[in-house]
Amino acid sequence: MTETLDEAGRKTLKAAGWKTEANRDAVTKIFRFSNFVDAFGFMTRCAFWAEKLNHHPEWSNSYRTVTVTLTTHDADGLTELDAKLASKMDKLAEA
Ligand SMILES: C[C@H](O)[C@H](O)[C@H]1CNC2=NC(N)=NC(=O)C2=N1
Repeated sequence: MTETLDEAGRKTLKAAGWKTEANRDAVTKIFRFSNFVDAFGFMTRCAFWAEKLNHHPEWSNSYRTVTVTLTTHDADGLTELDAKLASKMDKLAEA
């Protein structure tokens, strides 16, 4: 997976479920799990990877739903780090 341009010429990610935000260079995906423990387990596993990559999500959790927004604050937009973390999160959500 890599960064690509959408129809409007804005950076986005070519990966299932990640949608470009309307008003900023960021992508959001909503992950739904079977229950709260699975959702929180996913967040816990992601947290270790975020720390390892030194790249951190903006996210929220409500019961079994985790909403994740990725952007690179230092670059004020999407970078390869967002693509990397998105790919990792997609894999962790399946595990
Ligand atoms: C100092 C440290 O490297 C930076 O603040 C890192 C930490 N995690 C980060 N995470 C994200 N999403 N964007 C950043 O720009 C960022 N910067």
